[in-house]
Amino acid sequence: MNDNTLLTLRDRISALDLNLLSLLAERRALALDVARSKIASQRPIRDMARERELLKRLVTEGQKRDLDGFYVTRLFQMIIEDSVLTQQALLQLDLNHQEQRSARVAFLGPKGSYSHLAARQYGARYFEQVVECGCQKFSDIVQLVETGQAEYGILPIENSSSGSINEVYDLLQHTHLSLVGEIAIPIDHCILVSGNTNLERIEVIYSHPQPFQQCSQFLGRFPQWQFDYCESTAAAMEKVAQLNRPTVAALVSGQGGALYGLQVLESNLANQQQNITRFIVLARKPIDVTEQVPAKTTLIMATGQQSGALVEALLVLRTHGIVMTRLESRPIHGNAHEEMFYIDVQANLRSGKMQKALRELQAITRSLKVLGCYPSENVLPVDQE
Ligand SMILES: C=C(O[C@@H]1C=C(C(=O)O)C=C[C@H]1O)C(=O)O
Repeated sequence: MNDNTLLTLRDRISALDLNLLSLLAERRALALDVARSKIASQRPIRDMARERELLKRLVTEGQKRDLDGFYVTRLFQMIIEDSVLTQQALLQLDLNHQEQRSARVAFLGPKGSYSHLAARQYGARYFEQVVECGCQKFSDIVQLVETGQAEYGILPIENSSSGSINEVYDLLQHTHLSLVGEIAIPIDHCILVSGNTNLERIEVIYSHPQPFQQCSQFLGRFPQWQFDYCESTAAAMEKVAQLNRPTVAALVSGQGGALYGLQVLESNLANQQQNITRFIVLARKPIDVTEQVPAKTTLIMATGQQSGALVEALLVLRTHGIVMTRLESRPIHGNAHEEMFYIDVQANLRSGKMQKALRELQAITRSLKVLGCYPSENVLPVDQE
């Protein structure tokens, strides 16, 4: 194949990709119209039966066109997830009478950090314009929102492979801010380079200790590589972009690297395939969550020291059929013998069962605070039969 043929074929692919994008945008606009009709009809946002039927038909149609069923399913699950979350956001904005089109969002780190990606994802879903406020410490994020210099603060709370982020839990104990959202970001560590090179030519890899640790199996295949530890993955990207040499690379997020003009050489390098970080969104005022979307409520409570106090509290949840999705404990500052418990439940704060449970918990705990109720962003795909 000569170069001209290749260029022509690539032009056709590029044009076709633009058409795909237009179709995706058109589909999203239709989903928003569906959401508007659901505001009027009060129907739940998700309709599993419709999704199942839709996917089944697409798999069959895909097979007629020689497209593998697994590929078609994965692709459309992603499209449906976006559709559901976009609809959820519209209902939430409508319910909370949020007319504001732009917001200031505070997050940790310079551009390209995973927190930055989370902030962008949240901002894009809810606002037309986002003013990004990169901070140096978690406590600065909380402070910016508390003092009204930002409307929202994004904080990582847990990672599927390395666990809870204690510093963030501790900050939640002392703030009056409310939890108004959550975002799950898949962490995809990649080898990024500044130009034309290959794995054999690389001599030095820049990254933060966490990605080095999470990708140890892949890195073990290249004993000649020298590791250079940076204070953040964003700093690693900056370094590689600055050096601009074929012998250096960064082990960081592919998406973030695009902001530094870096290219992906290898992707999906973590030892553990599912590597997800969950972020929480903080704001000055709590929000109301429509019953048309799945909601989560986060509580923070201190129980007395008598034996079985925590069990008793959890039994209250069970009595009311409330599912707990997370339980975390942290020491209470200045009180060596007691613990503060953080509980995530799958329930809307306005529901009767949650209100009853809260009243009962109030009576048996030493302190109880609702950190917030927010739409759950965990859109589990429908099971395929
Ligand atoms: C668009 C709708 O809302 C949701 C999203 C769907 C989609 O994107 O295809 C399908 C069903 C619902 O879970 C709908 O109800 O039709």
